[in-house]
Amino acid sequence: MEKDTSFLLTGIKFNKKRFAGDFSRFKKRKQRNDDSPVDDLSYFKREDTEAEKVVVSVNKKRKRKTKAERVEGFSVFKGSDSVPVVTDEGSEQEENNQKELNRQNERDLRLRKKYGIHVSGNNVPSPLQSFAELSTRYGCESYLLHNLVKLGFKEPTPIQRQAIPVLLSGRECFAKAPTGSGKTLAFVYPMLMKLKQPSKDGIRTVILCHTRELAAQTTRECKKMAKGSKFRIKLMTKELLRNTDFTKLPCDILISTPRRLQLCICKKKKKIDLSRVEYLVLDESDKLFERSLLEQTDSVVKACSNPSIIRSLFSATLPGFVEDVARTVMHDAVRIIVGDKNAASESIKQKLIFAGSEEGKLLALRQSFAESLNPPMLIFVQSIERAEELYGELKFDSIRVGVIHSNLSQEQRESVIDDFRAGKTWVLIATDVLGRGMDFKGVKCVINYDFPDCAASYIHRIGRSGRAGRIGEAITFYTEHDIPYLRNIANVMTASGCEVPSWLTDMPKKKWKKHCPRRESISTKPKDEEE
Ligand SMILES: Nc1ncnc2c1ncn2[C@@H]1O[C@H](COP(=O)(O)OP(=O)(O)OP(=O)(O)O)[C@@H](O)[C@H]1O
Repeated sequence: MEKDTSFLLTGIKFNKKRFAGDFSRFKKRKQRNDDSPVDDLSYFKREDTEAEKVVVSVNKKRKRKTKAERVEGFSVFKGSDSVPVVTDEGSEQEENNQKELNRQNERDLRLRKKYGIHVSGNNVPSPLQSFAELSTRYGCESYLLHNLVKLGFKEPTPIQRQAIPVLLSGRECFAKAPTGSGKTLAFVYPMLMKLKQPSKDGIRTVILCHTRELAAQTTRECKKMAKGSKFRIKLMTKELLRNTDFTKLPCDILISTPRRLQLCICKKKKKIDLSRVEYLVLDESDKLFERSLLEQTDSVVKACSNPSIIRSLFSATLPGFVEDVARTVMHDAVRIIVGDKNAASESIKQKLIFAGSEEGKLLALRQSFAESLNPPMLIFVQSIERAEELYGELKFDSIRVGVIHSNLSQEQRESVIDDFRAGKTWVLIATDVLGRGMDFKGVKCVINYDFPDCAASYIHRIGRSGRAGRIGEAITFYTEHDIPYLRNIANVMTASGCEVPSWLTDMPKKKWKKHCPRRESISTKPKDEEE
């Protein structure tokens, strides 16, 4: 982790230059907000202006409030210098307004406390008490509410309670909430509400996901939530990239990996125009800002050059460098943290098992299958080679097993996922390609056959179980190689409310480098036969 952080600290410098365009856009936006009249025709300008009016009137009401009353005291956010003006009218009406505002603030605080929501920023909108408020407070269309009912969602999850009002009020945000806690709906739903009607005005929304599998899943979820509308929701597939004249593509919501979208931006012939994008979501944002995806993500962010764009960052892990990027780039953003910052989902029972050696791991795995195989189950390994090796070992056992990694073709990857979702395979061996974002509803158990390479990877991998409040189980094998890093996992376990033996928490702290040791191959063949 530390290594990543230091890299991305230099990345912050990098971003300042790279996002120079954004800075200038913000400047432009600020100027426009100051200078332009209220009657700007664009939808978002009108929204902004309404929001500003509300803020001004609220600020007037907040007579004796000072900067110190900003929620949780973050002073890093730009464009929020709305220190309330002290007026001396002192009318009864003003006092009543003030009382009502105080009551509202108390209600907000209570609700946030109840659901473990922590916010930073100025004038953070009240969290939702229920989905019904989407209609009473925001005039949500009935078909959207109906879709929630059809999906069986009765109550908003904590991240939905806070992120939806923030995005509906036209604010940018960066948010961290546990795995499986409904972040997808938290960003898709307000988008659908704000887009209101389908339009032929080019691409209006972009959602970036780090893998094709997650992009495909998000597209499906989006379509479910938008059922009954005529929104055009497109997944950037190879075919779309190859065969589409983007100047003629009506598209309300485009979902893509950064790589595919960057390819499209770079090919001038494709003429993709992202300058009208009104919403940009970076899902699994810390992954998108990692070295391997940073350049591609960056070019998408730049291409989305609409000065009124609303950007949001979501993940179950929010390292400092991502917060730094967010603060540098975003305008008057709200920071939302649900639960403990370094915790995994609390509904997962976490276990560490000392397997001694590589051979010991295979024995332990087979033994656990023999005792109680609780499918569907995911098994994570650290490399493609090891995924194939483990598959080679297990495919002749009497369990239905599949394997997925980035060396498979897209068709093969899709078919493996489909088989797992359909229950045709019970156990899926995967590299970290499947470690984040994927929502396999029934996964009861995740096994970290190979110790994860960082704490974030641990949190995301085990978060494939225990989703949407269900109980899950996570078993992590470790060998001598992994012992120096155990303490980091123990910290996550403690933060998630798991009992951890004291010898683990007493271990010395070890700076976490990307931990990917050379391991003996996975095989039950005697060593001399392998040669
Ligand atoms: N309000 C709700 N009530 C019940 N279930 C919900 C609600 N919102 C979303 N869900 C369900 O919760 C599951 C997890 O949602 P989602 O995939 O959005 O989680 P996430 O927070 O993005 O997880 P991750 O960090 O792993 O990507 C999904 O199956 C989704 O349908």
